[in-house]
Amino acid sequence: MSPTVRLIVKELSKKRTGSAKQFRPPSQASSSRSSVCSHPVPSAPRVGNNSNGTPSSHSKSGHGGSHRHRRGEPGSHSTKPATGNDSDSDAAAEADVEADTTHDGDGADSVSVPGEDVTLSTPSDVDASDFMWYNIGFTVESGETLVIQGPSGVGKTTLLRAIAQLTDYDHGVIYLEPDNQRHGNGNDDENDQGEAGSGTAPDLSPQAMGVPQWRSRVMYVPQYPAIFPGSPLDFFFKIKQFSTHVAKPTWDDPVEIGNAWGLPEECWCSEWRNLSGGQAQRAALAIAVACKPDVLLLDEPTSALDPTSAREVERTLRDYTCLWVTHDPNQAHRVGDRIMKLQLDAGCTIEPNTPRESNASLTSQSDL
Ligand SMILES: Nc1ncnc2c1ncn2[C@@H]1O[C@H](COP(=O)(O)OP(=O)(O)OP(=O)(O)O)[C@@H](O)[C@H]1O
Repeated sequence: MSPTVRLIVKELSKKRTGSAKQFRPPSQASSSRSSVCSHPVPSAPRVGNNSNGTPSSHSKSGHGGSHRHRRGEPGSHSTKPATGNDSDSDAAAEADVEADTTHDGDGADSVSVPGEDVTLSTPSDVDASDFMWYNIGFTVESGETLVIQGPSGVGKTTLLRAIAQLTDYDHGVIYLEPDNQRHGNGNDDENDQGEAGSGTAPDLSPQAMGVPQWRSRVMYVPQYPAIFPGSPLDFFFKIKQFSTHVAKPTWDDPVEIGNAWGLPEECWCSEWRNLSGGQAQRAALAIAVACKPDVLLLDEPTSALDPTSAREVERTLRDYTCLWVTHDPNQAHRVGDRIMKLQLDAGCTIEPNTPRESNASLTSQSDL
């Protein structure tokens, strides 16, 4: 893990679609704002929509304009319980290239808060109920764990998937430092990672598909590992063959990592579908950790584990740079350096956590 790596998210917005749109809470929009970080909620009146359904561009920060954007992803990802024909099938070894989308960038006036890395957005003429999250900005520093919390359906998983380049977003920029390549929507051509078909042979590299190079240094672990053919060990070997990963000099041993978490060794050669939820979850996490990622995107990584196993996993993961979704407030305070709370009105707050617990207390049985 690079000591200087930072995951940077700027002005990220995602519109709700169809029936997923939720109610607009009444007036408490700004009353619960953290003094450390505030993310004012965009409010009515609604902005007029373009013919393609995206809000009209009115940004003063220069992110307007149409941007053709493609993305694909080699890696592990899933957000829902897997099924045999789940199009969201995660941890797939093949690239998952999503449909092309056209976006009109949109954004409110925004400034960086001195001493903070959170974007402070001036409310603009946008209807918050149109958005899952709006103009979110934050930086995850090396070795830090930023916990993401919020009510069910607020968009936590979707945010992780957006950062993992697995789902569409309407505006924003995401990148990893150090890295000279950025990636985002509603931005300019500097984000383009390559042009398929520019030579005589089509360029099918992830970068040509719109996947930023940094993505190979970020591992996304879904809450429910998808069911794939073969065993976890098969999957690990397949990941190692990915073109984006072959340059990695070393790998850790996922079996050894799993051992530390009480995962029986025979699980590694069992079919995924024959593993229990907790076994599959630990196998997926162990594979992600074995890839020596710069950043881990974790969606309720211990939700299927017993408390003892969960603490062992927490103890390992605390050494990594993580974005960590959890509903468990106790876990949030155990593992998080800061806690980001997404709100149903498309806003968010980020609060510092009290110092994380020591490794010793993470394994304490007292509050299991
Ligand atoms: N594939 C999809 N198609 C359409 N809407 C979706 C899809 N997946 C999620 N949604 C909707 O997007 C919204 C956010 O879902 P998401 O899974 O990100 O929420 P969450 O905060 O992670 O919820 P939970 O805590 O219950 O896991 C929800 O309203 C959900 O219904």
